Amino acid sequence: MKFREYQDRDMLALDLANQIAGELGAALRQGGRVLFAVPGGTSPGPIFDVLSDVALDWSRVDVVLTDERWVPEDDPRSNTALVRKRLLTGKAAAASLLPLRADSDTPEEALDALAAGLKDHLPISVLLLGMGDDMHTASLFPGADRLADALASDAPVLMPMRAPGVPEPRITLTAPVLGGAMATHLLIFGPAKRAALQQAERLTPEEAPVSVVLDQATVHWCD
Ligand SMILES: O=C1O[C@H](COP(=O)(O)O)[C@@H](O)[C@H](O)[C@H]1O
Repeated sequence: MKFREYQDRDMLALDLANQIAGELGAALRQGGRVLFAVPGGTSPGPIFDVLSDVALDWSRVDVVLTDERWVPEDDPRSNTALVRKRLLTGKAAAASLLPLRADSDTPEEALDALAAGLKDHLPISVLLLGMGDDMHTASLFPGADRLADALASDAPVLMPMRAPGVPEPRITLTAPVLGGAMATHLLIFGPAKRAALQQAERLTPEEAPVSVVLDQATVHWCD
């Protein structure tokens, strides 16, 4: 794991967005389409703001969330809504969003169709992940009902997930899909997440799911 500490959140957003843009640009120069996987939650908005204004051939970029909360898109917790508002705007409006949400009561009902729409676009060229204080990443939560299946090397591309204390069902990319990314960045803010990350390095993936990507990741942190 590489660890980068920044003076402030503005510096982090500028620098991380530049690194990601460089990696997307390099992947685009190889021809064809490029898959960019992004987190939801509270952390990535400022990085999206910078990236959305970068000149890239966004028309060849497919964007997918690392995970989604099974809520309608007009719900304030919708990760899809965040990506539409903060990333797929400006120059990046030309990118295509591969959906992780459909209009069904449960993720199980839409799983096969959503996975079919994603499979042909793999592997992920650039992966940006977030992490919770509980060491979850994407929707791989400690104690989640399907965590062991999602961590397995033969896990399907997408899995539904439910976890104690998490208010809604989730759908998530699984460990082999995250592990297959060509470039991986983990974005965390504040002392609690830094301490959690240090703890995760000593724990198993069942205890600390984020640990499955730490070997391959560059961690970006500031207070
Ligand atoms: O629920 C989620 O949480 C994580 C971390 O979010 P943050 O608000 O602590 O930055 C996020 O990476 C994930 O995509 C999201 O669904």
